Amino acid sequence: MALAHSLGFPRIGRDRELKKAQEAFWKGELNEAGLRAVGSELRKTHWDLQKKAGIELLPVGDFAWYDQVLTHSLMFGVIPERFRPHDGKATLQTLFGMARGVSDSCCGGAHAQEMTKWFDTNYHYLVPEFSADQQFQLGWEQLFEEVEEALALGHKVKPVVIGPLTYLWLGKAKGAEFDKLELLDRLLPLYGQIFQRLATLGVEWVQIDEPILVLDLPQEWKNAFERAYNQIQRDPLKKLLATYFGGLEENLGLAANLPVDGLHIDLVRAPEQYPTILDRLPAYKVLSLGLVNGRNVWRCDLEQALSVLQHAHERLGERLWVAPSCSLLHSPVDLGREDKLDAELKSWLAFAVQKCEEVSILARAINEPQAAPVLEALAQSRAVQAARAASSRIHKPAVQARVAAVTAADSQRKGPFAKRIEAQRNRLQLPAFPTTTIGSFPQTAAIRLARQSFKQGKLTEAEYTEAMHSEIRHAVTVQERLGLDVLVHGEAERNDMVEYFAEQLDGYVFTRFGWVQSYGSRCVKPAVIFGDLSRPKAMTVEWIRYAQNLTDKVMKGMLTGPVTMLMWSFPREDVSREVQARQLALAIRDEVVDLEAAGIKIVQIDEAAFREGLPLRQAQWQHYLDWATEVFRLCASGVRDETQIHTHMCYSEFNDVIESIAAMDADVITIETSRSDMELLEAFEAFAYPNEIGPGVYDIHSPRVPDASEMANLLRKAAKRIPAERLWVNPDCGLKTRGWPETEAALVHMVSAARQLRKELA
Ligand SMILES: Nc1nc2c(c(=O)[nH]1)N[C@@H](CNc1ccc(C(=O)N[C@@H](CCC(=O)N[C@@H](CCC(=O)N[C@@H](CCC(=O)O)C(=O)O)C(=O)O)C(=O)O)cc1)CN2
Ligand code: MET
Ligand SMILES: [Zn+2]
Repeated sequence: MALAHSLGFPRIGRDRELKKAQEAFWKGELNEAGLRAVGSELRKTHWDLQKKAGIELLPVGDFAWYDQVLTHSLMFGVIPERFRPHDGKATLQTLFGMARGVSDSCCGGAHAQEMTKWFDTNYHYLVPEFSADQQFQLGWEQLFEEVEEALALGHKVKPVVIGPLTYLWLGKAKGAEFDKLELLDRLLPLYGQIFQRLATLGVEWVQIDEPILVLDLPQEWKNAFERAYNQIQRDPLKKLLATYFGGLEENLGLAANLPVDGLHIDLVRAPEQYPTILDRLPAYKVLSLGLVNGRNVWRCDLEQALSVLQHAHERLGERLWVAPSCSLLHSPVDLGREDKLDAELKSWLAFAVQKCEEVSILARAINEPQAAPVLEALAQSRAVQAARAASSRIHKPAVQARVAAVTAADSQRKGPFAKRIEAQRNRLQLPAFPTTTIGSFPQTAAIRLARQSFKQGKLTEAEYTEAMHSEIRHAVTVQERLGLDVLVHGEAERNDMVEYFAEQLDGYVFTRFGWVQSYGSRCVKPAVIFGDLSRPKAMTVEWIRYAQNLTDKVMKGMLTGPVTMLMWSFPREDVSREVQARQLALAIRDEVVDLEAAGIKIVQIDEAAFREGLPLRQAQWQHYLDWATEVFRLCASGVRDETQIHTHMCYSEFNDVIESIAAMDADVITIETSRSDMELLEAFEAFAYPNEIGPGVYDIHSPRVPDASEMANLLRKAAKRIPAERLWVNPDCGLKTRGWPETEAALVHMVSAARQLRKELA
């Protein structure tokens, strides 16, 4: 027998019910009981969907009001001083305060916890903050309540918790410098308490996620795994240790031998772990094989997966489980909803619900190999694989020929930076500390409504264009009034910085309901790359030209770079990431050249996901960095020296990649730095980064409006590290999630801070 289980299901709901309820709650339009009711309805629906799809052990603990790491911080009582409730009892208000910051007119409020990328995904978690004297105590009942809720519904459940080592790894030591591992012994007893309580509820299996086992771990952390799990084993629950997003490699022996009852491995990302694992796994353990890709939307090649499974079954018998490779948090919910998708393409795809069905049919293929549904599913899968392989929609000889004809010279600007910047300065005539923004202005409800009406045919194209033009006019007027130096058009016409371009490129298909959580209530709808990519016609030129014609100031053209397009889409699996990025680069290069021809003097090519594309294992870094920098240069190098190329990156830990960022050779890079108090500039200083830099002077994730003096102080700090003549002044990132009032207020302060610095350094 093989058992079908799942590591986690998306919590947002098919219609983003959770997002809508969260936002209504924050606005005061929904009360707590209403919000809780939506949560429990969603959990019920998701368990039902998974059970119906054939999942035998249902995950509990995958639901979160904002983020699963944050839920753990509450569960462990890891609540920073500034959020601690007076009576010590954390509430939903505490949780949302930690996630979103608290504004308080009298004392400046409390800034939100830092948010960062969850491994190499586009999901963001809230970074736990540890103090040297950190105490842990159980203080949040959610997991137990949800287990009881599921049991009451008659489900067989497997609670999911983040393991102690991964939880500590993800957090940050605050205040005095100390080693986070010192906290382990204090944290471990809580796991014992949690497991005791789960056992009392009648739970048999618990899933402990330790995805850091697929990283290059320092020796002390490896040792800590043995110590921790030896201590944890002393309780009655059966434990499945889950690893995902990569291979265990040198940690395979360690993971296989920890005193737990089962191990889950990701065979999609790291198929080479099989069959080695069979020889290393103790004979009493369950092995869970992650064979259905939780990170992409392609239908599983069932025959291929089954061949591994059959082999494993001969060795493991009853000890074999089947699952998606990782939690389905990263997958859209239900393909069934896609009523407008091209039928052929649709037949190639699977979302979370369908992935559960795939897992279940794989298990059934072991248990009842001759059952009619099994044979039918296998035949269908075979047909889909064959149809895709032979489809003429995928392979475009012209695109491939163009990629093949690229020469080294194509990814070099004509002149060196020193020469270019002189030409650019002469042409642009900007003051010292030039001010600009990152591209987007508030995506108001009115903008979204207009776009929705246009899509539903309630607005004509001309009416929609006029609505967007009116937004652009507004953005330009505001920027002129505020006295910004380099203007942007505001991106009102873009649903998302990646999807907008994907919709206009050949080789992409996009969905109507394929939403995936990015952070909190914010979702993205990644488009799907199915074939060779090309640009049938200019994508942004008319909008930017319209904006430029409204003003005498310089209007920055705004594009998304090839690596970010790729990282925030669902990629093909039949060709490498590098090949897809090169095709994207050529399409974007044509757009850059078209913008230049339309008289645009500055073009920004966002590479927000550059750092996120870095492989989890260091051994693979250089290869990635080589092609990622090269494709950026390929798209940026079609223009004359006097055309200024900007790039933008957020959430980036630059130390590791600074050399490559310099190799991208953008004339100006704007980065997120305000929350790290300009510390991120250390890398730029240490490396003597040669080009211009705009370190973000305020955090755009919070509605809080910092004073001009706060921003001026940050700029002074920046000027200590970077020569003043190479500094720009801008926010951390785009302003689309903000409202107009706080945006204008903050930009007034930003412009005044820049003026202050000009005076001081004149
Ligand atoms: N792809 C991507 N990844 C990214 C970022 C990014 O900008 N894009 N930024 C970083 C942070 N992540 C973010 C992710 C999403 C959003 C965001 O604002 N998402 C919007 C959706 C954006 C969108 O696609 N909007 C569409 C659809 C809007 C919509 O919900 N329409 C309503 C109808 C209109 C209404 O009543 O509001 C509906 O379909 O029901 C549009 O504008 O057309 C949201 O969740 O609210 C922000 C940051 C990192 N990763
Ligand atoms: N140009 C984009 C914007 O301003 C860059 C965002 S990076 C996540 O929204
Ligand atoms: Zn950004």
